[in-house]
Amino acid sequence: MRLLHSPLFRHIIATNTCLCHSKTPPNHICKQWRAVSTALNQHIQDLSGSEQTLLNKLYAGLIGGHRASLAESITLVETQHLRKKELAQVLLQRVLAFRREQESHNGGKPVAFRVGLSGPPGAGKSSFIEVVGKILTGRGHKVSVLAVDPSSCTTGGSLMGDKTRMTELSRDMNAFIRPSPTSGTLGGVTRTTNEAIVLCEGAGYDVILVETVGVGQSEFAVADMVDMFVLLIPPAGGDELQGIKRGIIERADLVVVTKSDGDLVVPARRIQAEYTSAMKLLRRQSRSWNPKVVRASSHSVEGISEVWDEMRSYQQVMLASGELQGRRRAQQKVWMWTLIQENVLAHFRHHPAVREALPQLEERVTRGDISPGLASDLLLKSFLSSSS
Ligand SMILES: Nc1nc2c(ncn2[C@@H]2O[C@H](COP(=O)(O)OP(=O)(O)OP(=O)(O)O)[C@@H](O)[C@H]2O)c(=O)[nH]1
Repeated sequence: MRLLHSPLFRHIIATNTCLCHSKTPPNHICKQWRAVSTALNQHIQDLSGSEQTLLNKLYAGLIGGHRASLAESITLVETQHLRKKELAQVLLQRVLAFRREQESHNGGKPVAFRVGLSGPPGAGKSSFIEVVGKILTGRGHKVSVLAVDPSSCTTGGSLMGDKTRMTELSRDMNAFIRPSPTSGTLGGVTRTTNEAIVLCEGAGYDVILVETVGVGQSEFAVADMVDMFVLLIPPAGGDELQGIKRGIIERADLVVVTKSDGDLVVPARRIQAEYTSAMKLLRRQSRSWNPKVVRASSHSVEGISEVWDEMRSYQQVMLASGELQGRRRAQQKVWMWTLIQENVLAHFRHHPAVREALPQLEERVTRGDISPGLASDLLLKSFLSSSS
């Protein structure tokens, strides 16, 4: 029996079709959805009884806001196991349908606010998240903190996960902290983080903080998955700040100069002034929001509430102008293409014809016998001729 006939899959179709009908969409939208459903049906074999039980249990627990179910669901999307990956997609599809329903009750607007936080090592990110997180849970928000650790992708080590971080927040029942997956490519980690965001939102978390350290490409990956991107800069000068890439400053919707307390207030003010004038010269990213540079201290808590107020006004302005929703739509496409690139490249690399020809061609390219362009053309040719 194919998945199409399984109760769970019928539920997915029913949930989506009913949402589809509730807005009386044009015929072609329904046709497209039917095509997607058929593709999903072909993609996933029928679920066994135990798989259905597992998914039903996870879904109910997740929607009920149980942290253990959320943690287990994220583990499912992080898995490398092929079958479990398929189960994760079925679960995600259900959670997405649930979220769309919530959004339709919210006037079509996203219910959760996704904020990316980045900065050089030691900038004070975890201290900042701990303090902001506690303030937010104190005000009745449910906060989840996800991490994207670039070092886990290259060395299998960790820039962020090894030490105990955010000890108080991790004990807070209205907070959920999930460290970065410990291995995989940046694309893989990005995918699972994107999916973890969806799961956290399904579990009722209305503020999602995605933290990364300002090394490699992870900052750009995070900027592409959030509503607002915040850069945290320590009040140090010279060399320490040179590591901050111009490209990422351009992506910042807000810059927070951290540790603005005691002797560090003076350098923090100087950095604030420098960044304020530098940012005036940068290309504007939004027509409704001007990025700001503010100072805060996690130790004295001075300025922290104001930072959150800035974040909220950003959210309100961007929602009102529709830019936030537009960003999310564009991000979905970027995310899809990143996954396509990664999958296609992996398929290419593992293809028998490519694997056979590769060592010799690499050797000839490094010797300078043939150009890299010719080698790639030849590889592509052998890939295509043996794929057709
Ligand atoms: N004076 C002062 N020090 C701070 C403040 N926030 C953090 N620090 C100190 O800065 C150091 C780094 O803080 P973390 O919060 O661990 O910084 P991080 O950016 O998360 O660091 P990584 O985990 O290495 O990426 C610690 O020694 C903190 O005590 C602050 O508001 N004022």
